[in-house]
Formats: sequence, C-alpha cells, structure tokens
Amino acid sequence: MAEEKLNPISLDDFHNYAYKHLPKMIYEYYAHGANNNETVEQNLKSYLKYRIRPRVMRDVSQIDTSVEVFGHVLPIPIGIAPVAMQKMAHISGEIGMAKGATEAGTLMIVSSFSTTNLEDIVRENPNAFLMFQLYVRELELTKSMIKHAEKNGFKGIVLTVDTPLVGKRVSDKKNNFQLPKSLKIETLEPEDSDSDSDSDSDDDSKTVISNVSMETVQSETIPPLKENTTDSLSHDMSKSLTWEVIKKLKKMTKLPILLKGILTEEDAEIALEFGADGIIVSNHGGRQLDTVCTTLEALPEIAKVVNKRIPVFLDGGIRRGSDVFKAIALGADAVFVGRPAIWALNAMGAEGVKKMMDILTEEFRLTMALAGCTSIDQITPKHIQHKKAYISSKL
Ligand SMILES: Cc1cc2nc3c(=O)[nH]c(=O)nc-3n(C[C@H](O)[C@H](O)[C@H](O)COP(=O)(O)O)c2cc1C
Ligand SMILES: CCCCCCC(=O)C(=O)O
Repeated sequence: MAEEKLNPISLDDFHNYAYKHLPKMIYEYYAHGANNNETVEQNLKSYLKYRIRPRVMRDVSQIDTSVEVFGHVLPIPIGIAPVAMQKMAHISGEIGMAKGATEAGTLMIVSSFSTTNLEDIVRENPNAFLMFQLYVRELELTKSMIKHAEKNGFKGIVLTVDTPLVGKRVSDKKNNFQLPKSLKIETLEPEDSDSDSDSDSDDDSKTVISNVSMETVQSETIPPLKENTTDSLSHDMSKSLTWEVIKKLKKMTKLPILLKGILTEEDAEIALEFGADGIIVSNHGGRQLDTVCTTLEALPEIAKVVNKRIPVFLDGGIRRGSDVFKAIALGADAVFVGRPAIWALNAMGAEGVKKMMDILTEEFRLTMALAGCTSIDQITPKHIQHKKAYISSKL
C-alpha cells in the first residue's frame, strides 16, 4: 500500500516520521546524546521554564523577521547547525540540506564529517550561504580543509571547541554504530576531492541508502567495518586544543572564525581576547558532556559579557517558533537547528528542509506578532520571565 504523503504541521511531525522510518542504528545516532540523554532532554525542557510577557495594541500588521549575519541579510534568524553524515538520512545528503536552506534563504554550516564533498554541495547550490565546521586535526590537514572551504566560497569557519574527545554515546556503542560502507567522509581528503568529484556524483554505490531501509543498512554494515566506527572516524581530532589555535587559524584565513561550544562567561571573555568573530552557545545537542547547563541557561551570562561586541548564536533544543523568540529575548542574535533539519531531510529531502524552516518561521512570526514585536530588535529580556517569578508571586 502506498504510504500517505506527510503533511507536516509542526516540527514534531518530521521527527515522528524519522522515528518510524530510519533504521534504529541511524535514528539513535542522530537522536541520542551522551550517557542517558539527560542534556538532550533538558535542552528541550529549558524553553518551557520561561513564560512570554506579551505586549498588546502594537499594530502587528507588518512583521520583519530578518536579521543581518556577517553582512548577509537573512529573512529569518534561524540557520542549520552542522550535523555529520547526512546521507544516512537521505540520498541527497548535504546537497539536499543546502538546497532546503538556500530556498529558505538561510545559512547552513557544513560539518567536517560531511558525506558529500564541498565541490558537489556548491555546484548544486551556487547561491548557498555556507560556513564550514572545523574539527582541528594535524596542522597541514587543518590548513588544507580551511583552504578548501575558502576555495569553494564558504563564508566562515566554525571551530567546534567542545569535542577534544567524543562524548560517551551509549546507544552508538550498543548499536555498534558505523557509517554504512557505501558512504564516506568526503571532507577528510580535501586534496583529492577535485579529482573525485565527477566520478562520485555518477557512482550509484554512493547513493544506496537513500531513505534507508533497515534491511539495506544491516546488509551494508555486516560484518562491522572497523574503520567506520565513531572511534576510528574521530581518532585524529585534536585532543590538545587550546586557545592558541585561534591565532594559528587567523593566520591561515581571513574568514570569520566562530567558536561553537562555549557555555560560560569566562570562556566567552577569553574567546573575545583571542579575536573570535562570533560565538555559538552550544552543548553539541547534549552529545558531549552530559548534565552540563542547557544552552538557554548559559546564554544570558554569555550575552552579557559579550555585550554585542561580536554576534552570539545559540543551538540546542529549538523546536518551535516560541523557542526562537525566547533565545532572542535572552540575547541570541540568531539560532541554529540540528536534529529538526535531519528529520525533515529524511522525510522529504530538500523540500522537507524548506518546509521545516517555513513552519518554524511562521510560528516565530506569529509569536512575534502575538507578543507585540514587529522586528527582531524589539524582542527584549522584558518579553520573557522565568516561570519561578510567577509561581512565587502567586503563592
Ligand atoms: C547527529 C548529530 C551530528 C552532529 N554532528 C556535528 C558535527 O559534525 N560538528 C559539530 O560541531 N556539531 C555536530 N552536532 C551538533 C550540532 O551542530 C548542534 O550543536 C546540535 O545538534 C543542536 O541541537 P539540536 O539537535 O537540539 O538542534 C551534531 C549533532 C547531531 C544531532
Ligand atoms: C563519527 C565521529 C563522531 C564525532 C563527529 C560528529 C559529531 O560531532 C557528532 O556529534 O556526532
């Protein structure tokens, strides 16, 4: 029986679809976090701890949701966070993700664990606004990855600073997670990619696991391929990263360097001292250190110390337009979504990613209107309040 076409109304609809359709090993790689997923869950719950304080009678017939990010005007303050290995979610992988993001007019950060090489992403999406997420490896490889991103027109380098070691991913260990053998991390061999790119796009074996069935993935992954496990794929990521690396990176590129994974005001201050061009408040979607603060909890102290000197972004747990509103009220210039983009890609490819962004945008626009804000700069800390304030005043 032909399956009914998904008609998503909220982001949860994409998630439910992916839960039903992705093989367990892949679904849990994307969905789960470190240890017992405490931080994954708390990231989501954080938003419900804040109540919106709406202002009324404000003529909300025109709402402007646009925001400027490093000189680019985006129609919405919502981008796509770097997520590794997107071809496990959909045949179109990072190309489809970039297409959905571009059609929504927004920015995508491409993971340094991309299953599509940068040339192909850019060739298929010449108007995309892309940044490259970097895990620092050995110096020459790091340099060539940055040069490669520059050559392909990427507009920024997002250095992930919360992963000197990969967090304890319990589900991945139980499932013996590994990248299916038909796929490859294309970004780790940047020098070869020019010669690879044409043959890759014609190679059917690369596209075996579109909208992956359980049977396909199981047959792809038995016997286990040692070289494709989380440990082996991440073995050469630098464990000795210190702030000094920012100086080295700044010598390698003129692109803005954003630090992703800052959770304290102390580190935000140091980031400024070392010349970071932007900060992404992130706990890696709860996949690194479990029971850290949620990103919404960390945001106010970071926004305060940065004091608008550089842009402050946030990711983690954004699932509704009201979540975007609350993050902006607490000091974010814009936010990023990780898993929702993957679920949307899985369900409907590029069209799904665009649809997901449209849903989130419409919810955000409605929240702004009902809260009495007609532009992003009108959203202030006065528009939200921790729920404790209401409970104590009423009891
Ligand atoms: C499956 C998965 C893979 C990820 N891969 C990367 C990555 O390669 N690099 C990185 O900096 N962050 C990575 N992240 C973290 C995201 O960029 C982002 O911080 C997180 O997903 C935001 O939380 P959300 O999923 O609740 O929106 C990954 C997250 C997920 C869920
Ligand atoms: C297969 C390597 C896992 C770490 C890199 C991807 C990532 O950041 C993630 O959260 O997963």
